[in-house]
Amino acid sequence: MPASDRTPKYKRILLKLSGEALMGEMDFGIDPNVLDRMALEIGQLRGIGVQVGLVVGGGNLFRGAALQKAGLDRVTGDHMGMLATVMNGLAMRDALERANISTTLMSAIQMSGVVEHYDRRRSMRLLEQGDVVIFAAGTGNPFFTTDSAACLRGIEVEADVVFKATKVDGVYDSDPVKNPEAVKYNSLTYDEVLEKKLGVMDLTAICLCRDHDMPVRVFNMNQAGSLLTVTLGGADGTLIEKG
Ligand SMILES: Nc1ncnc2c1ncn2[C@@H]1O[C@H](COP(=O)(O)OP(=O)(O)OP(=O)(O)O)[C@@H](O)[C@H]1O
Ligand SMILES: O=c1ccn([C@@H]2O[C@H](COP(=O)(O)O)[C@@H](O)[C@H]2O)c(=O)[nH]1
Repeated sequence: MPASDRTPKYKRILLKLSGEALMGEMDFGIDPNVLDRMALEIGQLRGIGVQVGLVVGGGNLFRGAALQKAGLDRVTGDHMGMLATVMNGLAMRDALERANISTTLMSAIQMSGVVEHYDRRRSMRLLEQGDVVIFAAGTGNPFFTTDSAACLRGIEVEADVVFKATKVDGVYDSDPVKNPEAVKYNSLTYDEVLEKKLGVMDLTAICLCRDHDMPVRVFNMNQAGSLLTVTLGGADGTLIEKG
């Protein structure tokens, strides 16, 4: 059955794209092929009427914690990390608009003339009108991550679910990149993620979702079609929700 004949499980989603995954096979930066593929997949969701909010990470460019290890001041490093998410957001908007998908980019840090400032009510109106809305610059504050920003914006704009699209295909009992014996969970409660300290998402983000009952699905963004599958209600990856 074509996707357009199917009813999506979710009306409004908040999709968090890993910055690192935007590198594709490269060591740093943005692979335009990954951007184009993501634009295509997001276009499929718009085609079945799903409203899409997007948060893009910055790990392909800068992370504050890594810059601190290299000797920079942490807050300066975090500012650089947040600016990196704006660069990724600009690239993602460009790819979406080339695919004829109407897109608005908003930043939590004011950057007049480059990108508009985050406004919750305007972002909700734009989502209703069918724009993809990209929320850049994380929360606007140091010491946070874009996972927390994704959960925060998802809760604020009343999304039905947060999708964390990343390089691994779900949450495991230990980091599957480091441990080939790691075992995958199909579902977890927020408390299980917190108790087991499962590192796929930062714990602040999980606490926020637990406190506001926002389900999170973690899945592999490199698997073509996964985004559509999970939006239609498929069980790819791992679902984190209340018990
Ligand atoms: N228990 C776990 N289950 C799954 N993945 C885990 C786990 N612990 C650590 N990870 C790691 O978490 C990573 C997922 O995070 P991701 O790459 O999306 O990073 P991020 O910091 O959220 O995004 P960005 O790349 O934008 O900085 C995986 O690549 C995986 O190696
Ligand atoms: O609210 C936020 C969000 C992000 N940062 C900084 O940006 C980088 C990149 O984000 P990732 O989530 O790691 O992809 C992050 O490491 C922080 O340094 C921030 O300060 N505040």
